[in-house]
Amino acid sequence: MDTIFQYIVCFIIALFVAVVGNRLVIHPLRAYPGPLLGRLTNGYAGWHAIKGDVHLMTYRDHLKYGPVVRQAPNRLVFNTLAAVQDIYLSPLIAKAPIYTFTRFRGVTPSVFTALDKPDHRRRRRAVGQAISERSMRSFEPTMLSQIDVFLLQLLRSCRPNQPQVVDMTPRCKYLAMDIIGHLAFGHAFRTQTDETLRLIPRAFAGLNPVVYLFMNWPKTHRLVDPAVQWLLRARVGAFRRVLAGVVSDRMALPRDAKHDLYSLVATDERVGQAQLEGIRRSEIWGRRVFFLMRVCGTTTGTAICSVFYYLSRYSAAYARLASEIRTTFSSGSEIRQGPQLASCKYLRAVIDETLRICPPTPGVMWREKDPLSPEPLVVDGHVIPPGTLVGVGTYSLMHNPEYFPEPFSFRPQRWLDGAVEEGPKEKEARTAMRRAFIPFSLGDRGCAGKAVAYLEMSLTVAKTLWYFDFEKAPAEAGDVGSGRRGATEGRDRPDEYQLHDSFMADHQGPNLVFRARADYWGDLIKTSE
Ligand code: HEM
Repeated sequence: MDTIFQYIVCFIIALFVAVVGNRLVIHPLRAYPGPLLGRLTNGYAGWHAIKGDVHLMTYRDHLKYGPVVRQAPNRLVFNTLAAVQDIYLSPLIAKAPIYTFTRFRGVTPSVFTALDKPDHRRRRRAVGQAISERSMRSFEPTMLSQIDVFLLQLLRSCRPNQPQVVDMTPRCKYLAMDIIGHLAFGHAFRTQTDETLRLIPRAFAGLNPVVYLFMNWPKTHRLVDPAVQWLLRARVGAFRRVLAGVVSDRMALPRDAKHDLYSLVATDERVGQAQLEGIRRSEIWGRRVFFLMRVCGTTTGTAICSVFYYLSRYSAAYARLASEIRTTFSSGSEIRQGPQLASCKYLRAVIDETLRICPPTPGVMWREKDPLSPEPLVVDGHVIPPGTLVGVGTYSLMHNPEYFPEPFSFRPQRWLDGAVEEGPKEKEARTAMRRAFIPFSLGDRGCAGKAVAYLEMSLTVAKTLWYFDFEKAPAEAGDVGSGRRGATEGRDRPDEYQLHDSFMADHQGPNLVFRARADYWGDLIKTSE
């Protein structure tokens, strides 16, 4: 018995030595610097995925180890503009297989998770129709009606002597979810006003951290996924029933009854199945729409919430933006897509600065060399061995002082052209800054919904500033969502909105207090009637 035990111990030690030896001495990435734990195991990133601070871990690792870090045995993360170009704009690159973990029940891919390039192109074309700028013109009235619901909720919080504190995280999440519900399903989820319908955003909030753990530490999937499925079986069942009900309600209506993803794709189907290149209607519904709600709703909600956070902290930015909105428009109903909104340059600068300082997907968008491409992949001068995942940390790059001086200061004016007289050096720096702005990622796997996101953010922020003044809530309530002095590194900046990185960020607060401006609210009530 003793001998068998000794054999087992020896075997485990030998295995351990072999794995460690391989990863540190023989592995093709052995020469790259990085944290010892990260070079040995995906557990390093997995642990930070559980903590929700992969973005901070990446930022810190770059400070310590330089612009290229071996963050996991088979992963290299970069922090340079050259790497952005070489990775996200390269035709040799494909999305990393770890994205399959983000699939709903692991089955058929969506536009977001499709790995095969021709398959992805088909899916992207179909989704692209629903969220193109042209299509948004027809969708704008629906979007505006949801923003009015949001504004009316804020109005309700304005009590003359005792204003209510509004927690912006749920407000912005529900707004974004309701808008995307209309865009995808033509369905009014009414999460803004009806507590019972908040099942879907809650399901996403629970799901994202688990999926992120699998993406960072794939081996945990086998062990953890069955347990998660079992623990969440009741919720998943309820979630699927809601989704199935919504799908069948929409399919019962005529195709053109609403301006949504279904109506656009269904029109294509009428032209012929061949043009849809094999994508079935039910498949489009189940996968794409689920994806749209999860990715598009969550990210835009975060972006809007973050804008409110920074405006409530930076009074000069607040004053300048309020003045721009209030002098450009003469009524709340005038605020809509068009040249007037486009002329609000400071609004765009505030949004861009928020997306830079607080990116809704703050981690690393992992890619690998397309397995079908024969050429070697070279990133920022490094020849990348096959099987290596490469990426750039979104938060890290957009806090790299080489491209963004004073990266932790909220400075919308950095986005305004011609603010100061520029020589060739300054112009070069400005070009580099713009190219390092990657909240939507880049290339053919970059965000397809950028136009929707900008429209939604611009309308919501502009309309809120038209009808209201706001400030952070008094006392401790006002600090919710901020960093805290003495907290762990990266969580200790009091004026930084804290993101919990679960691929799509989660957050708390800000808690704000709103005051209705004069009697403009009468116009708001009239519009919503
Ligand atoms: C501020 C809000 C948003 C941000 C910051 C954002 C960011 C991103 C990022 C970084 C990606 C690439 C993900 C990756 O490579 O893993 C992405 C993909 C995507 N986003 Fe967004 N997004 C936002 C809003 C939206 C909205 C509102 C929609 C749709 C209405 C949308 C549709 C998509 C689609 C379809 C993809 C997949 C593209 C592909 O793989 O071809 N996004 N988004």
